[in-house]
Amino acid sequence: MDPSFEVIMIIIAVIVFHVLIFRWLTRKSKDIYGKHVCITGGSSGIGLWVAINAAKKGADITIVARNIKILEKAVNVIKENCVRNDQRIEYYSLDVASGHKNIQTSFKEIEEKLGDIYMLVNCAGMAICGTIEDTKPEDAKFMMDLNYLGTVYPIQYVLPKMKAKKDGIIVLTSSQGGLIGIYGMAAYNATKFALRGFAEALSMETKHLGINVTLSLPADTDTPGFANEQKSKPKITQEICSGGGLFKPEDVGKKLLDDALKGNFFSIMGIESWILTILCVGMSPWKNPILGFLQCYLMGVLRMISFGIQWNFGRIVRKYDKPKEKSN
Ligand SMILES: NC(=O)C1=CN([C@@H]2O[C@H](COP(=O)(O)OP(=O)(O)OC[C@H]3O[C@@H](n4cnc5c(N)ncnc54)[C@H](OP(=O)(O)O)[C@@H]3O)[C@@H](O)[C@H]2O)C=CC1
Ligand SMILES: CCCCCCCCCCCCCCCC(=O)[C@@H](N)CO
Repeated sequence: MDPSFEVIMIIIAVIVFHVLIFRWLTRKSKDIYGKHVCITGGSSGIGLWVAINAAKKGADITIVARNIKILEKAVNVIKENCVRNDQRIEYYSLDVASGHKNIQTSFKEIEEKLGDIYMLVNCAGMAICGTIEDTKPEDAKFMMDLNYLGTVYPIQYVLPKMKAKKDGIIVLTSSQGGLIGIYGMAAYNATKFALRGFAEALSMETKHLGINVTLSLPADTDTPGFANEQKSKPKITQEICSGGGLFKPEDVGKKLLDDALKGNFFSIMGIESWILTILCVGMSPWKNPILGFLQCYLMGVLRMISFGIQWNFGRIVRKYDKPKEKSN
């Protein structure tokens, strides 16, 4: 090859890289001051902390969940964090696993109170753990209806208006368990993997229209939901998941909101989650060009480390999951 051709190519690559970094560093965050933010699962755990942080930023908020008493309590907590005199915090009792039609009518009512939804945060979700043969068919279906369809249907409601306005923010809450399948979590994993595929397509359908799509991938987070799932979680599952760390819902909720306003596709906390997400990145629209560049170099080394991690997972499984011995 002609050496001057090589030099030109390198110069072009360097220029493109700098333009990308400049665009990334000067990108504008979206603002939710005075806008309507609707949070499913906003009465507890991660969703509640998203609501508290949105209140601090001056948003009008509707939290959606089933239990009215808990919703009322949460509204009072959120109100303590308001920054505007006329800021409105409402709740709406709805089972997001109750099907497309019910969600459409309910969301219409939600918008009648506080106006069109500018930001939709889907946090309602649940994990029921157990090995595949121990998973009740109704639990597998329930988690798909709640975690997956309970996110898809609200998005289908808000999307047409957001597209028409060429503005808006949508958050889907998956999990680190939406990147790797884990012993004792198969049915749950499937619902969270599904959300990732959906979010990637959603991002591709809406990016050119100025809509932010964020996929939150929390590791274990210390919430009422987590305390509850621990009761039924196999020991093996607990030990494998503990490798991802245990986070505070206040930190996860704040990070989720900040990432969504910035338009980051992934919202992640903790070094273990970063490593796992880079390993599983596939062709996700990870927008940070500096990280994208770094990933090109890190991927091979991390894959090498992952063999060790996988070996360790196998060791944990073999430690507890011994074949039943014949009793004479
Ligand atoms: N905590 C963790 O370790 C992790 C959690 N996640 C995900 O984050 C999300 C939030 O979890 P977390 O904060 O721990 O959960 P919590 O159990 O603390 O809160 C769940 C919220 O969702 C609501 N909810 C549950 N079922 C329904 C339903 N059918 N319809 C409407 N609302 C519902 C609950 O209210 P109510 O029961 O009154 O309806 C509550 O407000 C979930 O999607 C979870 O899968 C992901 C990774 C890790
Ligand atoms: C140095 C390399 C580090 C890589 C280690 C990888 C460890 C695997 C962590 C898997 C965590 C899965 C958490 C799922 C949480 C969840 O979704 C439930 N709590 C639902 O509520």
